Amino acid sequence: MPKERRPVPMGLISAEPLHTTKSKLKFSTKIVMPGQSVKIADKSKDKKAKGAHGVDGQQSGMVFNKGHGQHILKNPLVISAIVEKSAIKSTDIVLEIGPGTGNLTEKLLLAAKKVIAFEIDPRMVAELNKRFQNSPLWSKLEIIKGNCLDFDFPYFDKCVANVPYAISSALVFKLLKNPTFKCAVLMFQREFALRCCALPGSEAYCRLSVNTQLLSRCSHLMKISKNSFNPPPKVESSVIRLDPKHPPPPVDFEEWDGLVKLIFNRKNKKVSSIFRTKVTIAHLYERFVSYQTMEGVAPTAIASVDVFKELLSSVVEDKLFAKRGRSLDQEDISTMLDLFTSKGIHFI
Ligand SMILES: C[S@@+](CC[C@H](N)C(=O)[O-])C[C@H]1O[C@@H](n2cnc3c(N)ncnc32)[C@H](O)[C@@H]1O
Repeated sequence: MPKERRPVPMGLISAEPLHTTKSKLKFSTKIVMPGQSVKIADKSKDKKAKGAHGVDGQQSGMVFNKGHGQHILKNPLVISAIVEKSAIKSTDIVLEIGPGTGNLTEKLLLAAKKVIAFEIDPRMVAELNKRFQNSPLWSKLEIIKGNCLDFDFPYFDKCVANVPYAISSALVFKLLKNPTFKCAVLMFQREFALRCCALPGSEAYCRLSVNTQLLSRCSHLMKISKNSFNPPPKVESSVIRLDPKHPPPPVDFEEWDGLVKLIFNRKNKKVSSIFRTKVTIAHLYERFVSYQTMEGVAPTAIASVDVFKELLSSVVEDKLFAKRGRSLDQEDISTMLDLFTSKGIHFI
């Protein structure tokens, strides 16, 4: 069995894959002391390992599909930390998006009652079958083939996933708009993660922050380095936790988002000035007319655009609208929305 000695930087925790038998793939995890080197067993040429699915896809020679955001988590310490932070109970049903070759899935299966995993790539589904079908964990795993965004999610308690970054936003809102679950612990591109959790007044605070925090409590759990993945992504990553609000806030999300979009397109401007621009007035007047029509108001009785402008001005003269979008908190936005809707002004 060929072995190699590699020097490891002082104080680092080595997390190299140790490929064992056909379906059991393990990692060696050792604290390396200053000046020490670590032995890394390389069984890639071992006959027994031939044909085995690699924990990071290397053994099977799989070419990763960048379009599917395939960056396999290869660092067992990160995987353990994600599972630990998820505080999974033995009675929990876990939803995993994009199990890939199953490194995180395996730990989730050990902790949970059941794992329901959506995987878009049939090659990954084949890897998962190979990895788990002869294992006692198999009975706890349900793999759903396809794009997770095309399905209604089944009941689950927790969602834990190293998310394909291209679907980050769509996934967050798909989850939070149907908040029957307890929490989600999700790996995202660092920038996206920080925007979800950003507070009013901070640089990263934006429409995504406002909307995520309307529907959940959001906390940044840990930063993950590029080297924890194979292949390493170009961007940094972070794990965050979302605890959906129970019960959900009593707002029409689409109306809320329409207002937030208008404000945060120009978050450094005073909110009142946004509602004085021609384009915003024209857009809101069009919405106003269609609502009035739907409510059965005769066309001749619908307010003219000039009357509508006065109505709009009467709302935005409230001192709340002297603030800039970047500093508005949830309560401010909620009050603004109430003021608008009480006057029949809508955003969708
Ligand atoms: C970042 S990798 C994570 C793999 C694995 N969970 C891990 O941590 O090693 C993302 C995985 O999601 C899958 N995927 C990408 N888009 C998807 C979608 N829309 N629905 C379901 N799975 C998807 C990819 O094929 C890939 O296996």
